[in-house]
Amino acid sequence: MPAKLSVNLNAVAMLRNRRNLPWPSVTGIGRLALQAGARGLTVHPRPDQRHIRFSDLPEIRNLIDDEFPDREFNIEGYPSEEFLKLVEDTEPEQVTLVPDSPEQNTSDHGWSFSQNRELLARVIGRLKKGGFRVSCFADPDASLEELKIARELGADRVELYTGPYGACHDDAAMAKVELEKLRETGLRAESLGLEINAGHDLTVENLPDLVTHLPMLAEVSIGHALTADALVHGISETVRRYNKALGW
Ligand SMILES: CC(=O)[C@@H](O)[C@H](O)COP(=O)(O)O
Ligand SMILES: NCC(=O)COP(=O)(O)O
Repeated sequence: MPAKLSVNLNAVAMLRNRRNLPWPSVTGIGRLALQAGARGLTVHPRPDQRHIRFSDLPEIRNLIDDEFPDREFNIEGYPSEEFLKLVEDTEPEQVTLVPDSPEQNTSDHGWSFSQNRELLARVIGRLKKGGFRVSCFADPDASLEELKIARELGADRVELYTGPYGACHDDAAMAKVELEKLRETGLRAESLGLEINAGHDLTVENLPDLVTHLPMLAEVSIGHALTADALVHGISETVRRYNKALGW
C-alpha cells in the first residue's frame, strides 16, 4: 500500500493568525483536504502558538470523529508537560515526539535517543499507557544503535527527517546521496520492527523518488509545500496531486 498522506495545517494556521479573524479556517481547510483523500491531519503546536493554537485541537479532533472516523490525527511536538496534557486531552491516533527547543524556527534534526533515554522512556511509557501510537523524529542517517534504543524505549514508529533531502531540490546528485541515506536508515529501522514515517520539506516533485527508495513508508506529513501549492491549484486538487505522487 502506498504511504498515507497526512496534511500538516501549521502553515494554514500561520496565515489565519496574521489577523484577529477566523479565516482561513484551519478546520475548514482540513475538511477539504480529507474530502479530497488525505488520510489524516497533522499539527505541530509550538509553545508560543505562532501557528496552531491550542484551541484549534478540539475542533480538529471533532472534525475527524464526526465526519471522517477512519482518518487519523497526528500531533507533533516537544514533550513538555503542557504538550503532553494537550495530547491527553485531544486523544490523537498518533503522537510524534520532536526534539525542538521553544525558540527553534522549525524542526531541523531528529532525537539523539542515547542522550535523551530517560526523558523518552518516561514520556513514551506515559503515552503508550494512554493508548497512543508513538512516533519519534529521527535523523536521516540514524545509526542502528540509536534506532535500537528508540525501539527498546517503546516507540512504534520513527519519522525520518527529510529536510536535507528537500534542500537538494536543484541538485540531483546530492538528492541521490540523501535518498540512499534515507533508504539505508529506513531498512535499519524496519529490521528492528519499527514502522516508518517521513516528513519535512517534502514536495509533489520530490515525493516519487522518496517513495521509490522507501517503499516501506507508512505515512508522510506535508505542510509547507502543500500549502504553497494549494494557493495555486486549490487545496482539493493539491491533495489529489500529492496522493498521485505517492502512488494512490
Ligand atoms: C517535525 C516536522 O518536521 C514538522 O512538524 C515541521 O517542523 C512543521 O513545523 P513548522 O510548521 O512549525 O515548521
Ligand atoms: N512532520 C513534517 C510535517 O508535518 C510537515 O513538514 P513541512 O512539509 O511543513 O516541512
